[in-house]
Amino acid sequence: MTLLPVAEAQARVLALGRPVESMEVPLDQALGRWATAPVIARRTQPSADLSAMDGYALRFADLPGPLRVIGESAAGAPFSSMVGAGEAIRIFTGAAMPAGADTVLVQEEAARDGDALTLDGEGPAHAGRNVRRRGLDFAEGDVLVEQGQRLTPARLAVAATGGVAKIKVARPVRVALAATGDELVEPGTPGDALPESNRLLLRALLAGTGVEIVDLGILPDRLDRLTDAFATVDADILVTTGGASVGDHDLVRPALLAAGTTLDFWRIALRPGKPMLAGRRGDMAVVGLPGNPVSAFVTALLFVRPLVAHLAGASDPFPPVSRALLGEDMPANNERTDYLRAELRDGRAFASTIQDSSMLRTLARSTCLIVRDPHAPPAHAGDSAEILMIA
Ligand SMILES: Nc1nc2c(c(=O)[nH]1)N[C@H]1C(S)=C(S)[C@@H](COP(=O)(O)OP(=O)(O)OC[C@H]3O[C@@H](n4cnc5c(N)ncnc54)[C@H](O)[C@@H]3O)O[C@H]1N2
Ligand code: MOO
Repeated sequence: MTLLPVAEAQARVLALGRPVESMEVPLDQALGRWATAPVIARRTQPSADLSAMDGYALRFADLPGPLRVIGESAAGAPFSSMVGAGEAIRIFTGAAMPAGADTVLVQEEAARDGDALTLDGEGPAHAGRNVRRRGLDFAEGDVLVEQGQRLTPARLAVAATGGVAKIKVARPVRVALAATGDELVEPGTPGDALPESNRLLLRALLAGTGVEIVDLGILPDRLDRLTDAFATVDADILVTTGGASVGDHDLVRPALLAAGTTLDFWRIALRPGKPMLAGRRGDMAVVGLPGNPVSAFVTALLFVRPLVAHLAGASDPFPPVSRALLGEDMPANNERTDYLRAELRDGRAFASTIQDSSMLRTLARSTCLIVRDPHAPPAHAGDSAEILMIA
């Protein structure tokens, strides 16, 4: 059996979706979504030369004084006339520099007696010290956020400062979630039956990306019920978990086919997550995740969240890869890319001893996944390794 390499599977999953239309939203509704058009500054920031400190605005050439204080400029209340030779004005952080002055003397280095001002310290090193020039941050017309970038708190703040009130993002991507398995019950159900956790996991992984979740609940291991649910769902993406393997009760694949899904691939060279499948029904992308919770987590991270980001206009939809040193030696890898649950401590990644894909407590303790390429040779403590941060 040939298994699809992870990168190829990722590209094929992205190609299954149909990008969704854009809409304009107020900035406070855009967090975590992606800009579907560049955000352009409508004003220059700062819009005038401003003082960066509390002190006195003056002409550098006039130092060390004495100077005469002739007025004041506060943020929002500028000094309206000119500072001439031998003159200074009291100024505060964020206040407009008056015409004629070129430098700010900080108040800690000034001695003042009534209107008389003298230098009391080293003073500014050069003309222009402690002045923020007009346009220091950005100029009208500058691109503040590029198309396809994620809208982080800082990007929303810079857009607001640029005089932008609404931003173009994708409309919410509709993601239908279905868990499958006769053994599963809703969390909180008394008794020993297995609480269903994959929908919660997926919902949480997608939170903050602007998705709209269509909850199909827990579906039983019955071909007719699964087929019916998959045939009638209306979403941009259908995500199922469980029933993806080869057992007699693994009915997701036949049900998806019976519901009119065209299968693109089944089984990836990936651990955990091998039995993942992907396809399309009409315009809806379909991703069938394995039921084991850790496998569902890893495949959601590598395939589902990137697909949502891609449909929502992300230019870089995949989780960012970083590097750490290995905490311990690692054996050679086989043909599947391995994502090992690990803890990052002082820049070193320590893999958990048991890497069973059912073990949620191990996943919950982990802060990163160590990525091991197919057929990677043995690695040693202290070697640099690729990691994905997960907490
Ligand atoms: N003979 C073979 N058996 C298996 C293979 C194989 O290649 N040959 N692959 C194994 C691998 S790898 C995986 S991963 C699993 C995935 O199987 P399924 O997708 O069919 O998952 P299920 O059998 O439905 O469930 C597996 C496990 O996870 C529990 N589960 C399922 N859904 C949930 C949920 N929503 N919340 C919590 N727990 C869930 C389920 O009870 C099972 O214990 O197959 C291997 N088998
Ligand atoms: O792909 Mo499975 O997740 O190795 O147990």
